[in-house]
Parts: sequence; C-alpha cells; structure tokens
Amino acid sequence: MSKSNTILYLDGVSVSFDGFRAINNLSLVLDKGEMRAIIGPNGAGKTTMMDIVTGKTRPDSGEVFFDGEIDLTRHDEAEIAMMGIGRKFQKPTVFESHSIEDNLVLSLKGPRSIFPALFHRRSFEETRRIDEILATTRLEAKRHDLAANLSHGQKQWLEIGMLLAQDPKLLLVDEPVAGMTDAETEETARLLKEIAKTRSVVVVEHDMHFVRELGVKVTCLHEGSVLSEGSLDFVSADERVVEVYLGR
Ligand SMILES: Nc1ncnc2c1ncn2[C@@H]1O[C@H](COP(=O)(O)OP(=O)(O)OP(=O)(O)O)[C@@H](O)[C@H]1O
Repeated sequence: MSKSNTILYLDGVSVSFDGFRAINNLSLVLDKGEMRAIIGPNGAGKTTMMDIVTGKTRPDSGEVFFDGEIDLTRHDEAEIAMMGIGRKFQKPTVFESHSIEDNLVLSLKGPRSIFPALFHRRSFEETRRIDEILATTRLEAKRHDLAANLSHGQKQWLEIGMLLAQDPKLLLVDEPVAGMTDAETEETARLLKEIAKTRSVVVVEHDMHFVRELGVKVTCLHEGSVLSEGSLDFVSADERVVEVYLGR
C-alpha cells in the first residue's frame, strides 16, 4: 500500500512488555486530513499505540511512518513533537495560575521562555492565532479569566487549544469527554470536527454516544490488533466487537 497520502502508517507493528504482546502485528492507516475514532476494551493497546506514535515506546518490529515519509522509529519524543504530532492526555494539565490567553501564548510554536513570551509585544500573526484558537475552543469570553476557574470540560478545551497553538499536523486525543457533562460532550464533538477540517485527528474514546457524534471511521482494537474497522454502524454490528467490548 502506498504511504504517500497517509498522515499515519503503521504496518506489522508489535511490542512486548516482559513477554506480553501489548501490540500484536498492528496495521493502522490514516489518510491526510482524516479524523479516526479508536475504541476497544481496557488493555486493547490504545495507549501503547499512541506511545509508539509519539516515540515514548519503541516497537520491537514493524513500520511506523508519519506524513508519508518520516520514519518515526528513528526519532525521539521531542523530535516527533517538533515535527507536528501533538498529544493530549486524559487529564488536563493547564497552567492554573495563568489566564486562558496566557496559557495559549505560552504554548505558541517556537522557542520561548516564560518572561519574553508573556511580556514581549505580540506580533499581528500571534494575536490572530490566539483569537482563532479562542474562538475554536469556545473560550473567547473567558480569555482573561484564570485557568483555575474553568470547568473540567473547559480545561480540556483549553488544553486542546494549547496543542493547536503548536500547529500540529496530527492530533492524538485520549478520552477527551471522560467526566464531561452531556452538553460539554456534544460541544467537544463539534470542536473536534472543526479542528479536523485543517488537520488529522485520532480520538480514543469509550463514550459511544460521542463517537457517533463525531461521525467518522472507527477502528476497534483488541489484544493489540485491529478487530474491526469501518463506520460505527458497521463496527457495532460486528459480533466480535459486541462480544469483547460493546456487549459487556
Ligand atoms: N510499560 C508497560 N509495562 C508492562 N505492561 C504494559 C506497559 N504498558 C502497557 N502494558 C500492558 O499492555 C496492555 C495494553 O495496555 P494499554 O494501556 O495500551 O491499553 P488501552 O487499550 O489503552 O487500555 P485502557 O482503555 O484501559 O486505557 C495492557 O495489558 C497493559 O497492562
């Protein structure tokens, strides 16, 4: 299969921990600009798959390519982040004692330390980017509030905004709606769909209502490999998926 139109290309990837195969001959391909939802039971290998993509875990075997031609197994975590892969972990980690706007300024792409970042005169382009991210993350009205005062859901959006400030080509998002209200969950689906217009996104999530809202292709992992892949209707009608995951 040609890699040229892919943002993420994993083929035959395996990794073992103390003899246990957490990822087992995994093949997963994402087209440029695609958003994909990854589902699967606990221990299926979803987190380990993202660890491999971000360079945190080295695969024992297999190919891992980014943007068609970059062999990720040859790069470390910092290089991979710089090349345009952003990752959002489940728990939000924002700078609580800074304003929403300053959180975003501190995350803007490019080398900067805190003092110059907060006190230098912002360029027109930087101001435009911050305004755009505030609009995308529904935080415009709160730009001067302290991050500490945001709701759990808003902190998740702010952290997604901080990733956007790094201008990644691919965003990996781990269980974004865990702990959110229904209204926040629906808003998060809208927000990610908007983001996916301009970059590729991988979302790991257990909330099937949310996955339905996303309306994208779904991959169900099980025991480190792809168990089923297709539309949510297709995957949720797959008896193997019902047996190991949805029917629990
Ligand atoms: N560093 C490690 N050392 C040993 N075992 C590990 C390590 N990382 C993951 N595992 C094991 O690999 C398997 C896959 O774990 P992983 O966290 O990738 O699953 P997951 O699909 O993300 O599950 P969850 O939905 O619970 O987050 C699990 O059995 C886990 O215990």
